[in-house]
Amino acid sequence: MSAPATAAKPAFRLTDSTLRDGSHAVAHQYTEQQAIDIVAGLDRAGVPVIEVSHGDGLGGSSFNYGFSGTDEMKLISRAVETAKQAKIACLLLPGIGVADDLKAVKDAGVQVARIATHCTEADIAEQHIGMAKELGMEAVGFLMMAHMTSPDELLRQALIMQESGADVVYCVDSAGALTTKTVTERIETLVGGLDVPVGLHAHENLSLSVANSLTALDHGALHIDACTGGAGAGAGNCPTEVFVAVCDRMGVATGVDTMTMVDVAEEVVRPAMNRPQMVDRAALILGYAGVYGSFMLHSERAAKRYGVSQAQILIELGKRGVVGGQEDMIIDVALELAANK
Ligand SMILES: CC[C@H](O)CC(=O)C(=O)O
Ligand SMILES: [Mn+2]
Repeated sequence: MSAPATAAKPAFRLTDSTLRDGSHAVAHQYTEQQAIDIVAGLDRAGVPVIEVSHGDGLGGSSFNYGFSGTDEMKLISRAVETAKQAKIACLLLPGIGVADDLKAVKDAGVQVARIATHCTEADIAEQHIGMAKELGMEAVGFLMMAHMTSPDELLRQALIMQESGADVVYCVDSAGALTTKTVTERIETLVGGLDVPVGLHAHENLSLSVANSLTALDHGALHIDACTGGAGAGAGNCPTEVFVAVCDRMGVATGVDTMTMVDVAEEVVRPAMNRPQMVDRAALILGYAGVYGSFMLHSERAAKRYGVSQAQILIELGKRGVVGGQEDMIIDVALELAANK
């Protein structure tokens, strides 16, 4: 009898971000009990890394990004207490989160610091990656909106993160705009040019998150992000339970028990979601126009408030090349569209 998929050495390391990226889907309103239940389920399934923070990273709870329902430090503490085998990770965008946030989460038991910047701004992560290493944490560089730059430029930025001490560097498809071809070009270039392992963080806006993640593995990625139930910004992320099921079928060892993951998605995560994750009009346009996934709920609110089309707002934001941190532009564009009606 062949060994169960979970017994073989995993071909990659899975990071489940339901309690961070998935937080966008619930407007950052997770409760402590939900954090406990989700971590308990993922930990039982064998997920090795679980990310917990405000959707926009540490310190994200604000007027600009949306206030958290529960202080993220409480969610993080519950996660650390609950996990028996999984490491707990946090995301930090320099400027939204600050050095003291990193120290606080380290003291709370977080082992992995994921430091995120726009794909052409890796230099602003140098200090935080260095600090994570000084604190004895694993440091992961996270290059967001990776569709907006060329593979060679992405490598140049990734090298800055590697030189700063990053243990892993991710290509992050924040807009769900990458295809199997453009993932291949980026992952091949990163794997060929870096000494550290490479990861992919995929979104589902073009219904390609599972295919793109498999493509990344085929081209040498060793880290994959996913969210249970496909939770996450925009159309959501690569669904953890689907990805591990597909990997099982393809003979790719994940270290995660597929049926436990399927149960956690159905019985724990989906009931916590406010609405189903799907590739609806707004989500598809995000991917098609290359707009930051976390702009989805903000643009929905602006469209309602100013009586304009959400699709038009997103298309205009895509044309202007707006990036994370420019959430105020959503209102500007909505106001302009309303004035020109
Ligand atoms: C920090 C916001 C953002 O959600 C990070 C991320 O997951 C992405 O860029 O896809
Ligand atoms: Mn994301």
